[in-house]
Amino acid sequence: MSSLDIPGLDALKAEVCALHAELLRWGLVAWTSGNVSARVPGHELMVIKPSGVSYDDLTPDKMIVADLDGNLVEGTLSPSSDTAAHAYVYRNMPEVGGVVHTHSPYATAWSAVAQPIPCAITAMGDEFGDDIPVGPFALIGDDSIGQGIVSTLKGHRSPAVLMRQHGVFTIGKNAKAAVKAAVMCEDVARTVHLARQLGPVARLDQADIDKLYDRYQNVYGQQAAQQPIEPQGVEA
Ligand SMILES: O=C(CO)[C@@H](O)[C@H](O)COP(=O)(O)O
Repeated sequence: MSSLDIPGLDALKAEVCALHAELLRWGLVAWTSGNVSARVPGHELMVIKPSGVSYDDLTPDKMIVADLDGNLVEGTLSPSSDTAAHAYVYRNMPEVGGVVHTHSPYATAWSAVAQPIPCAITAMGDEFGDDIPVGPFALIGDDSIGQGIVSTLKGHRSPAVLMRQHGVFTIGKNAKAAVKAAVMCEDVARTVHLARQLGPVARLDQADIDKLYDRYQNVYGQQAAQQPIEPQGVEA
């Protein structure tokens, strides 16, 4: 149980912990790669997993609380290698409540060749509303990755970025939405890759992408439970 007097923090740790199992369930991670974090609503804090701990051994009490400069606030284990990157995203994109990182194989293959995934199928228009962009190469450990995520995704509809020669980072209104974006990113990365083996792949018309995105974000499913993040303006 958390020693911080923050209502809902224990539940958020349990949620972030449980979402790591989703990365395994959907085949997005190998061994201990990948991580999920969530902003602590109303506080300059985030919850993220510890570094390099087997997913089978993750428990809510092992989750780390860090501030939005990436400093450890609560937890006995070393924080995720990507803590500073996630923190940078929360600092610079106030609309974001969850961040996910994976090395899911098809999407990471696109990142390895630094090619955006063209918006060629309706599922991409729905979830991403555009091509899935490539972000810059950045070394792991400080907030360089975060800077690359923010500079690529700020003002972009896509909640996913392919960080060059590294892997996928996704954002969402909350951690579950960011996990969903990571699942969908891998799905479309595989489908568009397979399509390219069969022949040339054409991007959908922008007008159709706009209609698909609008319908999926505003009409599809149970709208009370589905709240997309609105792209915010690019920093001057
Ligand atoms: O991308 C990398 C390392 O290449 C890391 O993101 C790991 O994949 C996960 O690190 P931890 O969250 O376990 O520190």
